[in-house]
Amino acid sequence: MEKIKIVIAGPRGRMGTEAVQLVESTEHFELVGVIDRIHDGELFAGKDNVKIFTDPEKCFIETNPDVLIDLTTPESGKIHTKLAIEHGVRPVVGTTGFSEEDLDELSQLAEEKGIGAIIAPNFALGAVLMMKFAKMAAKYFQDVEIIEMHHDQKLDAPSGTGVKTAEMISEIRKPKKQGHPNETETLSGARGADFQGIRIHSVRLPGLIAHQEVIFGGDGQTLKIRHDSYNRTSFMSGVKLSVETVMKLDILVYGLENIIE
Ligand SMILES: NC(=O)c1ccc[n+]([C@@H]2O[C@H](COP(=O)([O-])OP(=O)(O)OC[C@H]3O[C@@H](n4cnc5c(N)ncnc54)[C@H](O)[C@@H]3O)[C@@H](O)[C@H]2O)c1
Ligand SMILES: O=C(O)C1=N[C@H](C(=O)O)CCC1
Repeated sequence: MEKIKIVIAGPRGRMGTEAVQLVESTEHFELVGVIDRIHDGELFAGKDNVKIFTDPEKCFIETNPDVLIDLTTPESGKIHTKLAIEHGVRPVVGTTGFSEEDLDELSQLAEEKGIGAIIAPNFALGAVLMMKFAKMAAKYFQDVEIIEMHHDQKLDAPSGTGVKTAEMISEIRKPKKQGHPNETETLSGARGADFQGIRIHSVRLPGLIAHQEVIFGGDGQTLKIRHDSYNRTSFMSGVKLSVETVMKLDILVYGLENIIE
């Protein structure tokens, strides 16, 4: 089997470090370069044949990869993804914080170029199931709030998973303003972010990794659907599946729920 040639952007980050290990331990994956903010031109972690590039375009031209795995920041992630598609490199993007407009623009670009791309706010299989189960429950419960909890180094709020969950629920749930019609916030932000009437509450604390609870309320009952990632290895089977799947795609897919059975 021919190896899938991979470039990783953000290889020294919390997720990037895990992704480097995944690529190196997978027989049919090959790390051909990394995109970092520093150490341009040096060898990455002393590895033969794996050069560090601070310029993503130069990296794509020199290393000719099949796939880019991006695990950086919202701002850099968007630039890298766009450049990858333009250079015929299939992006697998875990970076969160993309707006609806960003996703539309990238999706259109991928379609124009006929290039596969995957943007997944959460690579953990359990989190994908949590979102799917929440969408199922939304048929029976109209009232729902999302509490997403992450480590305190996270840049974006609400989390990509929180927003994706609200989007999936909204595909089923009829629009509704929840709570008392006359409710007011005596402290701004008390009721959380509002996604089509669904409230998303963001908790940021040291000690946490990535956790989410979706709470549905009905007559005399609540239903809680919860997922916890206790380490970042939990995301790697989803990264592996995405790299394998993106090779067979010619459009952009947003969310792992669209590629698992
Ligand atoms: N989809 C998922 O399952 C999942 C899981 C965890 C984290 N994330 C997302 O992944 C992203 C990274 O998370 P993290 O915890 O690893 O963050 P991190 O801060 O530990 O790592 C980010 C890395 O990106 C590097 N970076 C920033 N700008 C860059 C640029 N222009 N070029 C090259 N490198 C650049 C930084 O130097 C850093 O090493 C975040 O957006 C986070 O929300 C997604
Ligand atoms: O650590 C993070 O940052 C994570 N972000 C994702 C999100 O925004 O949904 C989920 C996994 C961890």
